[in-house]
Amino acid sequence: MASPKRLQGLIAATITPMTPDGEINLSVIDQYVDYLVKEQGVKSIFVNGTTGEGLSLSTQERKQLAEAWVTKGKDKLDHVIIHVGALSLPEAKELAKHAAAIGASAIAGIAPFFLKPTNKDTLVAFLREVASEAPGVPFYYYHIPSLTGVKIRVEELLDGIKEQIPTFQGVKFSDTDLLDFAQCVKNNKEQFALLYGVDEQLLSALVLGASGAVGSTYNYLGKENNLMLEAFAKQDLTAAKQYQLCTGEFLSFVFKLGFGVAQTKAIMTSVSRIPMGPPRLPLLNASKDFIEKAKAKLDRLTCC
Ligand SMILES: CC(=O)N[C@@H]([C@@H](O)[C@H](O)[C@H](O)CO)[C@@H](O)CC(=O)C(=O)O
Repeated sequence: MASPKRLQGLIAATITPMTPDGEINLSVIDQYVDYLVKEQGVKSIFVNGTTGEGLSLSTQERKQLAEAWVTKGKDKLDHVIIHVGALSLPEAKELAKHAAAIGASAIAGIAPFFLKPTNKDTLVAFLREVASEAPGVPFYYYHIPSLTGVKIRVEELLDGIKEQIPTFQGVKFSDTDLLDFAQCVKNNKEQFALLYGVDEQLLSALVLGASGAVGSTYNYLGKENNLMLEAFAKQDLTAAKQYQLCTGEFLSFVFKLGFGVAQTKAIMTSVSRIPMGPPRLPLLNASKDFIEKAKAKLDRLTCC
């Protein structure tokens, strides 16, 4: 495997645009890429993850989306990471093979979460099978225990993983356990990209040594978060903290109203004016009241 360019900075967890009747809508992806790059300054994406309702899509839809993002992102995006995790090993392997064939920059996988791995060894065995379908493509573990229920500590998982999975390049760490995250950094910073996935706590993760971040809010708060990253790089912690508190003020507001993937879709539609469409069942559309209040709050937000 050629030495891959280390992942860093902001990575937007993309939304899956859908038509009003719930089909995936590939026709707006070109516009979406331009929006991220030009309006948000975000040049890397994570496709078919949680925000992208990846586990609610068919394998065929996931492949079509992966292809559209890779094709439309060519020469515009730095990294297109395709999430290939699935409950069924053959399905995850098929998606990994497909991502490699279409030229994805990297792939990522969650732990299977219905019949779950109960220890590190079975989790690594599952991930190894998936990664081996894409032997030339960097592989990332997607740790999101709040949704998978798989709570195997990442610190433990990373110990010796490169011998088991030669393409292993890092972790997308979507959890608030900063002790586990800190140990991952302490033991692996030189070797792996450690990408933090709880947007409202990114500054804390940067202080601990995060390489970058993957999240839903970088779709529409990319500018503000990029400014936070710049301030942090210049060691201006006062400014960095202001940006974190400012984006946090918005998130705290929407959390109280009820926030999730459906609400992210609605916010992105109203901010970017790209129609993201409805979420897929079991998720329901954000309410009109939520959309109005979230939009008004965003309009009043003055982070920059
Ligand atoms: C549970 C969840 O959806 N977490 C988001 C965060 O970006 C999250 O939306 C944000 O921190 C607000 O809570 C990401 O970690 C998920 C993500 O990156 C993905 O869509 O794959």
